[in-house]
Amino acid sequence: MKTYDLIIIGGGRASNLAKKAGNLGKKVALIEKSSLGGTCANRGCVPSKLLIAYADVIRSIESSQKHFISSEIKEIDIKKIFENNNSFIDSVDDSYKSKLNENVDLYRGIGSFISDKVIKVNDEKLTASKIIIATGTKPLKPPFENAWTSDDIFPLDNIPKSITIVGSGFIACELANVFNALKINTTLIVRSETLLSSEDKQIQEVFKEEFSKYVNIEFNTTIKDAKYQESGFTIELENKDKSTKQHKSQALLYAIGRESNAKDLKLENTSIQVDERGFIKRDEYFQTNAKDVYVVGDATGKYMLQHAAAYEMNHLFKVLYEDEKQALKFKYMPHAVFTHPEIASVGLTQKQAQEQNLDFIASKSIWKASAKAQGMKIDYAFTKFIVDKNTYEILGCHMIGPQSSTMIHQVLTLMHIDNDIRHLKNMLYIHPALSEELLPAAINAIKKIEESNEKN
Ligand SMILES: Cc1cc2nc3c(=O)[nH]c(=O)nc-3n(C[C@H](O)[C@H](O)[C@H](O)COP(=O)(O)OP(=O)(O)OC[C@H]3O[C@@H](n4cnc5c(N)ncnc54)[C@H](O)[C@@H]3O)c2cc1C
Ligand SMILES: NC(=O)c1ccc[n+]([C@@H]2O[C@H](COP(=O)([O-])OP(=O)(O)OC[C@H]3O[C@@H](n4cnc5c(N)ncnc54)[C@H](O)[C@@H]3O)[C@@H](O)[C@H]2O)c1
Repeated sequence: MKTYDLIIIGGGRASNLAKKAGNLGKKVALIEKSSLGGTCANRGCVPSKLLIAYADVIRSIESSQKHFISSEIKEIDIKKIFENNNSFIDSVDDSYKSKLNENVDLYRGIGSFISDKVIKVNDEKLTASKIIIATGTKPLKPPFENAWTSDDIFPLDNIPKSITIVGSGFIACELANVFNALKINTTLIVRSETLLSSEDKQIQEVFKEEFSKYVNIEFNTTIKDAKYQESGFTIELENKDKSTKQHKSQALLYAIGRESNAKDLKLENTSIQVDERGFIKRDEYFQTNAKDVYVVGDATGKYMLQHAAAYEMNHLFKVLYEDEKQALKFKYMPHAVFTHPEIASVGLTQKQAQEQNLDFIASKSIWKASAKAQGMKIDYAFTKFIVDKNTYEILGCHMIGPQSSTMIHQVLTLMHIDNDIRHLKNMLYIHPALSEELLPAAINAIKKIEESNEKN
């Protein structure tokens, strides 16, 4: 049996942990069953956002008429676009591998537990004083044969002429936007009446209205049956009112959520426990029920965001090797949905604030103050603040509009350092930058607080 200082199972974001521990001189075993870099780099955030960048250019050209510029897209070379994306994916494993120093032994295979402290990979047994589980998640399996998940399009060699996507979350909406922009005949199948149901209600409503202008969406619809032949799928759609219709599509992709990879770990041989969804339980220092065995990132099923995984892993490194005594407490968790329109959000929605019986105001401010916003010639973009009426603390901020994912960072900085919305009113803005939109939004929220406090 080989003995290490640290064993890491799962070489996604945790490759970085292996690298850092190796640089410290620790003997590390990194076990990865697939390509280093994990979901985000190989089949998630990065390749999807590279595709979204093409979609953004197309959307921009297509909307030129509202700027009194007529333009025409002569050709979209989707073959080149996907070749480019595929070649990025091809480069990921080598790029991650090249960053590991000689202290890191890389094992290619499925890691599993023989006992709390003994790991099996291929035919080898390994042990270490510390073990980290960072095994991420996988897409829920589609109910029909030959249907895809997002894993099947990264890389994508046979580009379909038409695609039907099932789901209404982040992945379904981001991918429907891409395929539709690339002029691949795209249909989104949504079982309810809402898209992105975890967003604030007002954001959901505007998103639905705008997104439906581009993408063909069948709401209140499920797939009753899907038969695959060489030319593609013949799909029977069923509406909530029980009416059915036939729909043909070359490709069928399910984006209905993700599940834990814990089954492969043979946790039944250990004292490590999982929750009712199969995700691994831990304490506030990331430790599982087994001493010195830790779990981080998507494997906990908590946030399923790369920035959350990265933040947790940095903190765990400090706990293990830099004598960090504080537990990591996320004060807030931001996210963005890179669709058209773009959404960014942090903290509580209005509904959540109501459910928690908080004393708050909600304010909605349309982006129209700055010349930069006016120049974009859109009328739907807005910022919504949920603010504590007594402390002026920002409880939530939600944006929909171009560059929302960038704009929200100003709010995040404030929330991180000294969370008081009055700073946004008092600070100096560059005129007429898009960020200046936060000034009237903050003034509006503060006015609402003062009016409400005057009434009481
Ligand atoms: C299409 C898509 C788009 C996304 N876009 C975004 C985005 O824009 N922004 C964002 O913040 N997040 C995004 N995410 C989520 C993001 O990819 C994840 O939050 C992130 O990858 C989590 O990192 P992780 O290291 O915890 O897990 P992973 O990256 O999933 O890494 C886990 C690794 O463990 C390996 N593994 C699993 N079990 C074993 C085993 N038993 N033995 C050996 N190896 C094993 C896997 O092969 C994998 O490489 C997206 C996800 C998808 C699917
Ligand atoms: N921009 C980003 O940060 C980004 C982008 C993509 C993915 N992600 C991460 O990946 C995770 C997974 O994404 P996802 O879109 O697969 O999951 P999700 O949980 O966001 O959405 C799944 C959707 O599928 C619907 N659904 C579930 N079962 C269904 C069924 N049988 N038929 C029809 N619809 C069904 C649900 O109602 C839900 O709306 C996200 O939670 C997110 O954390 C993040």
